[in-house]
Amino acid sequence: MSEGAYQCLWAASHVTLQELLDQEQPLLEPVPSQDRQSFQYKISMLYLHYLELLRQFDTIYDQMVQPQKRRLLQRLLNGVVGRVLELKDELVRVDLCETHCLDRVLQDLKMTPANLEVPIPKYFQLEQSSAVKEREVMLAEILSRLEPVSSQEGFPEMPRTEAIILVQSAERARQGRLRATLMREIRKEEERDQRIREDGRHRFSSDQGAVIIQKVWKGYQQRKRVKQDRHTEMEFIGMLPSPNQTEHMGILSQAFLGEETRRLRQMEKEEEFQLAIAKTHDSLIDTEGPDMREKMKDQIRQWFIECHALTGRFPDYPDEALGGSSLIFADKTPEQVRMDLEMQAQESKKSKEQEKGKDKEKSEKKKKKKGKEGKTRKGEADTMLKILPSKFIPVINAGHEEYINQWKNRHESAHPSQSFDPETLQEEKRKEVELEIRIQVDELMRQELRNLRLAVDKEEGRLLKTPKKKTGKKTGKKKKEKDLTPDRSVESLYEELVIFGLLKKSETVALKDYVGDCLYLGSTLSLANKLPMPSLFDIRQNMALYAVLRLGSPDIHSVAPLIRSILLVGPSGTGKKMLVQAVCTETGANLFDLSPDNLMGKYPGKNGVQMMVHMVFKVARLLQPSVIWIGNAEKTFYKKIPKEERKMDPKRIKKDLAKAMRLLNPGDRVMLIGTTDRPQLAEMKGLCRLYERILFMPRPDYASRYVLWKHMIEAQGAQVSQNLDISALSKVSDGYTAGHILQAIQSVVTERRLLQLSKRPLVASEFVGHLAKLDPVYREEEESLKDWYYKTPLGKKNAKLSKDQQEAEEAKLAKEKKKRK
Ligand SMILES: Nc1ncnc2c1ncn2[C@@H]1O[C@H](COP(=O)(O)OP(=O)(O)OP(=O)(O)O)[C@@H](O)[C@H]1O
Repeated sequence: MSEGAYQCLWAASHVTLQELLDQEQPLLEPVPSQDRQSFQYKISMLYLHYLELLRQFDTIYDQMVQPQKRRLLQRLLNGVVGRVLELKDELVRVDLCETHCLDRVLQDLKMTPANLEVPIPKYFQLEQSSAVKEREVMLAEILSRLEPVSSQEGFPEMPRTEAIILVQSAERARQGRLRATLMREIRKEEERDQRIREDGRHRFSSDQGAVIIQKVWKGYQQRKRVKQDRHTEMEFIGMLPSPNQTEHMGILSQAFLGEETRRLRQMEKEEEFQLAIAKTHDSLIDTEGPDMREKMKDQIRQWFIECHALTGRFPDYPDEALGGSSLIFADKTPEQVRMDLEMQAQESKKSKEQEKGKDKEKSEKKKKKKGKEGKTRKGEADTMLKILPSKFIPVINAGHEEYINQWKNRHESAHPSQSFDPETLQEEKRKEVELEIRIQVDELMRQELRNLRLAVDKEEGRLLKTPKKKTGKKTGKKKKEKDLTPDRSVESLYEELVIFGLLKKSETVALKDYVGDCLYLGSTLSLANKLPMPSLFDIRQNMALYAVLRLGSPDIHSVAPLIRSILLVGPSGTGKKMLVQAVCTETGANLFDLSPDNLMGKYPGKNGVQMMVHMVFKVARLLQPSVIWIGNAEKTFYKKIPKEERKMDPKRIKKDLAKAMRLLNPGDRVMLIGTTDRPQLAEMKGLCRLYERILFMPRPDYASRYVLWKHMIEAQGAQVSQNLDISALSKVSDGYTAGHILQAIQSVVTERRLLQLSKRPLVASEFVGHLAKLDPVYREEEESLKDWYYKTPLGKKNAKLSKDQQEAEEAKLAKEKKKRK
């Protein structure tokens, strides 16, 4: 696509954005809970539109070359991502469920399930900071130092004679098999000859012979023609991939090349822009700086004189924290400024006095308040649904306005090379330079004011500064974390964690490799009062929303609703570990492994655990983004520790972990992800308190199994031909997880089998035998996991909601019946 095309897309995105911003205001009005469905519908619409916008801004930001536009686009992109996250939270609050059936909304908006996919901004990976890359190198270097030991352990050496015997016996077996097949064929030939000799030859006339040959030939030809027609028909209706795949691939690679070229141009233009920033700054300081300085001084002096003439004394100089002298010229008269400053001083005095009094009253009031307000507010909140005010809308609004004022009506022919715009740059830099100079001028003028007071008013001891804002109190309330390793560098802590196996290299897995289709009949199921199970597609979207989008950008994390931890619950093989690794790959996060099995024998004792948790969280925070993974998360909260695991003491990190998690604030891009397949063994309260979100991962449904079979066979290097009935395979593999399916495929599609594919295509029956050897997820196991999930806080709320809704419906029906009578 050309620059013009991206420009058009940008303009179109802002038209949509304007429409969305207009729809935001009405949603802030509270809605009675009876209208839950229409409220949910409205939020879902907005959510889907923002998702679409996110996709567009991501494409434009990825390909636009002009550096100033890209800066604005990044702000807009982050704003839209943040809004999507906020709307997702709203959906959870309204639905009281982690997954939502948006099929009806999709249909109304004429969208496809592909529009539900949460796009991960490409810049997360492309613009990963150099620090992240350096860290990867550092980890690889430490691991390579450790490797020789493990590789020696992994492969025990075999004595030479033993190896020769092994090779010889394998070779003899091969020769034996060959000879046996040869002998079998010779024997068969002999038997056939003997049978012909015994039967005697059947004689055909020449006409009979001709008819037989014609029959066979015509049949063969017709079958061939029908097969060909069927193939072209299937190709035509898009049921088969077109034969010219190479052409298709060529077009794709050409497009990819084009995108890469634009990215290279982006870098060139960015470098140019960085140079220009430094140059403009210096030239502004040299050319306009002295004038600015003098003008400011004159203005401030004038203010001194006017104030003195009006009030009889010189004013107090505004504090630096309040913006220094810029406060004076914010369209206010000297009198107003003096009043403001005095008011501030008085207010701070008052508030001090009030605070003392308040402390006493507080405890009494608290008790009363809790009783009264708690009841009324709770009652209201229960009956009214309302969207929370957004923190990202102001950001989006500001970006939207900037686009309209600066870029919308600009004729691009003025900047054909897509270089930066010097005028805009100068304007921006002028403001910055003005601020810098003002700080210097303020320093000088403060001194001048002091001298003036001495000379004119003969005042000496008066305070020049207005009282400072209290900043320490609020932060002082929160407990500060003690640094247990103040004298150690991050690098040394990092190395220690790698050596102890607490920091691991994560496998490279993209989130899109977690394949799975969505639930197409979700709304129909919920209408029939059947709680739909989350599909694999839902799980992937939730991981993108809760983990990847939050960890990927510091700007988004610090403003978006905070989520510190996720628990993935599902039977073995449903891809829990894979998702953890995908989050690390997509965001470039460190992977810390705090699984109880991994901690066995490491950092013993109470102090040891404290130190270990401290080190993990310190490194995780300093080298963010980070993922802290706890496999078999139920073990940390065991109701009763099994005898064989007592030695491991799996619960020892429980307290320190909870403490460390509480200290994570917005902006600390650290996420705890727990995985478990037996959550029933853990105490519910503790587990649900530590993990803020719980995602239930059931076994895949038919649609997901279909795409899993297809994707995994292709990933193994085999082409899925018409001979392979994927539908049948999906049907018979009900109850098996993605892990099972992968195992079956790996045992069938071996290298040897791949070589035979041209002569002997794959068929469904080959997989069935291998699948049958594996244990599926039994209904009892799944039911017990479901039961557990319904006992979680969100599960309980959801159950209550559906019960209430059912009761309300029944009451309505009963009323209608009465009326009819
Ligand atoms: N949806 C999926 N798409 C592609 N591959 C998948 C999917 N789900 C699982 N897999 C594959 O299945 C295998 C098993 O997955 P994984 O080990 O992540 O499961 P798990 O739930 O963590 O299992 P366990 O509870 O036994 O540790 C992995 O190789 C993974 O790549």
